[in-house]
Amino acid sequence: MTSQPIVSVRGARRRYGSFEAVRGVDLDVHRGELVALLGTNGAGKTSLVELVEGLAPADGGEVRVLGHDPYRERRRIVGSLGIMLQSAGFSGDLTVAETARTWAGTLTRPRAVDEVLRAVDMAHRADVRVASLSGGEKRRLDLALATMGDPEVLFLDEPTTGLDPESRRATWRLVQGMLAAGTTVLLTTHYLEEAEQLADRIAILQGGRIVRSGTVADIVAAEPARLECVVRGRDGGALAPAVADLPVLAGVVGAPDIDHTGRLRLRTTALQDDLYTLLQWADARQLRLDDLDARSASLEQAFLAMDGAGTRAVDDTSEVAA
Ligand SMILES: Nc1ncnc2c1ncn2[C@@H]1O[C@H](COP(=O)(O)OP(=O)(O)OP(=O)(O)O)[C@@H](O)[C@H]1O
Repeated sequence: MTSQPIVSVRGARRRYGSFEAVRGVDLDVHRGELVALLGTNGAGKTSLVELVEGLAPADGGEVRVLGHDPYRERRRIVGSLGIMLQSAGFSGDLTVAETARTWAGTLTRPRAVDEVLRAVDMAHRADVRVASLSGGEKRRLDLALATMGDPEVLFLDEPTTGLDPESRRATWRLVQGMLAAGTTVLLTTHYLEEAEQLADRIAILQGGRIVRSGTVADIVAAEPARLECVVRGRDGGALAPAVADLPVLAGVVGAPDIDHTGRLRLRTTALQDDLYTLLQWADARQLRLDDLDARSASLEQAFLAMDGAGTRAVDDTSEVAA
């Protein structure tokens, strides 16, 4: 892309006392693009996003949104921004509709309150006090307010945390609609499926630095694919060939694993070639490869391999898959 990025971050730093939470980050988000920031708890996502939102000044480097410093020139761009923070500070005493009308009063060209509440499936809760909403409903109200001004740039900090799978997908559709209309979005999320669904590009933060960025395909390409099957003889009985009996598989990472039931598991950087070799080998020996499962790495596997810290990284992906 050659156009000026809508969000441009160069060498950004942010400190809390002597602790540096953002350590020299470069990041661009172009018009109509969604970039997802991923990272474990404490990686620095919110600290970075707050710089871009203009909620805090950078302690080093340069941050530009729509060509302006979002902290020092906030007034010039604030009308073009939609911000959904991790937790919004609504008054619990107001109803949903009153909250939305109050918010609309702060915007230059707000969309109609009814329309915005319908878009997040909250119209039926218009007369309910905010204090009585569920966590997921509060998230949907946050999203309604963030999108009410038809922002040019939308910042979404963990927008679907606490939402059930159906509401999460409804949120994705809403964001996709805004992207199609040209909105530029910077998203932080712990849900890797969300990043896979929505992001044009992903940036993975670790210890305040971006350690990997690119499309999902770029990121998973660096991780070996997996191949698994059960080796059986012609009569259907499981065979457990010795590893030495297997053909030479050029891309295999580490040693293939075969257990006593004939189940073969391996990881390879050359899935197509190694699968072809294995099928030819089985054919020549009149073997069957049952339960054959060959697949590229998922974003989750790539993320966990990168993080090296196991489950801390993706606390809730199973919930998304439900
Ligand atoms: N106000 C603060 N004062 C001191 N340290 C802070 C402050 N806010 C954040 N930190 C520290 O900065 C680091 C980055 O925090 P940040 O909230 O940006 O991470 P995050 O990636 O958004 O995490 P999460 O996924 O849990 O929201 C953490 O070590 C955190 O403890």
